[in-house]
Amino acid sequence: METRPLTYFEKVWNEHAIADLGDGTWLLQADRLLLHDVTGGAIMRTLVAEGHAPASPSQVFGVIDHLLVTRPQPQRRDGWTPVATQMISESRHLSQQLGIELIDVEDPRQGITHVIAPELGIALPGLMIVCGDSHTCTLGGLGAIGWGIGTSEGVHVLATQTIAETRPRLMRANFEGRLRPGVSAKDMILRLIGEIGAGGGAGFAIEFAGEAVRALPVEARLTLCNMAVECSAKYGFVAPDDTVFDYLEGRAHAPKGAAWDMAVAHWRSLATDALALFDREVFIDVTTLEPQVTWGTSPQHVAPVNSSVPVPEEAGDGPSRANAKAALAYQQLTPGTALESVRIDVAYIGTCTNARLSDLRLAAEYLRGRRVASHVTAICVPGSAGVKRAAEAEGLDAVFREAGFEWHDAGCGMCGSGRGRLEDVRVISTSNRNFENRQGKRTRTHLASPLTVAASAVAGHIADPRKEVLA
Ligand SMILES: CC(C)[C@H](C(=O)O)[C@@H](O)C(=O)O
Ligand code: SF4
Repeated sequence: METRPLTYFEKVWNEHAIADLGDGTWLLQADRLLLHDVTGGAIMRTLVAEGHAPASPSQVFGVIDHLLVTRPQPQRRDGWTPVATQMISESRHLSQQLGIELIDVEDPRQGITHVIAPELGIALPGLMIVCGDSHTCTLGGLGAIGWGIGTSEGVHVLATQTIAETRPRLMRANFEGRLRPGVSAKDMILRLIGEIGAGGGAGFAIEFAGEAVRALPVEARLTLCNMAVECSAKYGFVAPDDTVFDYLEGRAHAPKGAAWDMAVAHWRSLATDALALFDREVFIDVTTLEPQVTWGTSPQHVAPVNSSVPVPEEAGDGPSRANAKAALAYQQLTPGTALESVRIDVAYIGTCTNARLSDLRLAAEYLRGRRVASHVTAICVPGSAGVKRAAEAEGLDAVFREAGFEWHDAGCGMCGSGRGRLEDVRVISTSNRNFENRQGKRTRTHLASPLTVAASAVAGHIADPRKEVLA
């Protein structure tokens, strides 16, 4: 037993450590393996081809999310590409053969893996959860340690329910102060990435901490952790507290009765000790934080919405200058242009970053009684069937539709790897990636919060949501 003060991550790591494999690598217990339609099939297929069987199928869940058409019926049912049809039927067939529960298209629990794992209590504090998907770090919002794995690692996990992992260094990102109205978790994480850079988290597990993080509801913490991987950190998390316990109690897969009370007591004991040391600490004062929007082709190309497209000649060293120039050329933007004057073609609300009920509520609150600009295609894709039902029960679908938004079924949609890609348009999007061609050929993506996307949809150009709301 280590007796020095420990961080949350170290405590969870130690509880899962089975064997020291040397060179900083450990064999760890994996509590959950999530298999989605893009990478899950190959994992199951390889397992079968290698003659193995799942070690613990009840700890494995299959999900269909990426390959779905999110446009409502009949496209939802008939619009699959032959490749999607083949991959989805392989997932169905193999998960049945291996005794793995599959949350399929028509299942009322269906949705994006990282949205439904918290909703169903499949993700819980202190668990190690792996999936062939880089945004598994989202689950850190509940205090789970989640990360993305490759196919051969997935086969190893499926066959043994263990994984070999190199112990990362530890960073604490402290967000101090209180957020101002119109500013949200998405702005916090974009700001952090702007500060430390898209590679700044490489080799680290990031603990998000500080007054502003403690004040965030669970869904906002999921947004924060979702983008840890966008600064190259494999893992990002918030140590769980009453906010998380209240959210999880009673969820389908959460422990019940006496087991729940024991679990909560244990989860509390995992909190980072007061004197624990981190390899790096970053401090961000949120009291002056503005809504953020990306201008370039990396999440680090970010600026306050009420500022201007930067002038590359004024940007740091040679490589970042060249990189900014190339980004501006791709994005068809002129240095010095006010971001708020940049005209958009598409406004997109969806993805595992920002398609939970609270995100939709924020956007709908802005859209009530307003209309999307006539040249803008506006799309809202709820993150899960559960989110969609809850939104409809509150009449949010009517608010979106009356404002001129398309109202879709749940799935990854037009995030990137999903179906229904866009082409040659400028998109303001609540997603997490703005690489070249990410949302389709020649798409020029600007990442922002749901509120900023709603305001921009109405204005027809990138817009500061606070102008109207606070006027
Ligand atoms: C398909 C999957 C491997 C991929 C990821 O890992 O992130 C996808 O979800 C994405 O966002 O591009
Ligand atoms: S919504 Fe986008 S980022 Fe999230 S898992 Fe799906 S494709 Fe990946």
